[in-house]
Amino acid sequence: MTDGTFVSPYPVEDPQSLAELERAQGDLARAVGRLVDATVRTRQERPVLDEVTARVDTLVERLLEQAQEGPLGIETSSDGRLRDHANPMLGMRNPIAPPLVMTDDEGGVTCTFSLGAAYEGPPGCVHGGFVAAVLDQVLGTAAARRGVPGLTAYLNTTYRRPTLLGTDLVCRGRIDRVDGWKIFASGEIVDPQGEVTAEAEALFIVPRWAREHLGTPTGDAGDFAPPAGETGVSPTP
Ligand SMILES: CCCCCCCC/C=C\CCCCCCCC(=O)SCCNC(=O)CCNC(=O)[C@H](O)C(C)(C)COP(=O)(O)OP(=O)(O)OC[C@H]1O[C@@H](n2cnc3c(N)ncnc32)[C@H](O)[C@@H]1OP(=O)(O)O
Repeated sequence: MTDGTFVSPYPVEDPQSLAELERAQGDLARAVGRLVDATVRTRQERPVLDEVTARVDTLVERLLEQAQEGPLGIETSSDGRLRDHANPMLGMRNPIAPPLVMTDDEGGVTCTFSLGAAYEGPPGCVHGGFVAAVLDQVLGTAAARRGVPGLTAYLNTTYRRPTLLGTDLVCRGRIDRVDGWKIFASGEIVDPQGEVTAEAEALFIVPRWAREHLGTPTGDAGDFAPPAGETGVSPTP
């Protein structure tokens, strides 16, 4: 959803100012992302660590002087699309988002990414939970491309070989089958040698509470009849 699959029903008052704010939020997230990486890898001694900790605490206080109470949820972006900026996989405002960059292709969605020291599980390898998180996001995005924003009902992940940190990885996701509000998807992560490191089969379901806003599926191809009096959520043209 972060890449703006859905048009927002709420107009933005001043898109240009919002775009500038988004740029600054993105810059902050990237800087803090480097801080996270440096925090994991630094070999500095105690006095330097103490000094940096004090400085970081001061910066945290500064940011919290004006901050959202609780999580961000979904917001309308400067381009008029709905985005979840806090998403830990591709959220523009989240420093731990790798970030995953998605491109649409004929069969679904392709994402190229690389994960650093902050994502380490077994030595030199991506933590299995993050491997699953990447697959969840990519398969979920492929499912959402049908205009159906589903939640993961299950994600069955098979780890075939270690997924290495610091390598250029590709994750592909595709829809296998649509059955009403249920979207069955599958995908895999492939390493630079072309070997599949992990693969997953998943089911995404449009939750009951969201169905009334989306209308009724009119077939198994992701077509919707909007509910009476509503335009529904518009998928990407
Ligand atoms: C204005 C609209 C806005 C919408 C916004 C939506 C947000 C989407 C956002 C962004 C998309 C981009 C991609 C994101 C990627 C990352 C995704 C995640 O990380 S998701 C977080 C982890 N997942 C959860 O927290 C789910 C927790 N579970 C639930 O909420 C429910 O169990 C849910 C939604 C999965 C289903 O519950 P029910 O009450 O809505 O639907 P019931 O009626 O129970 O089931 C419908 C059908 O599905 C089957 N079903 C349900 N669960 C199943 C399961 N685990 N396995 C197999 N079938 C299952 C049922 O048997 C039923 O089938 P029969 O229609 O009778 O044929």
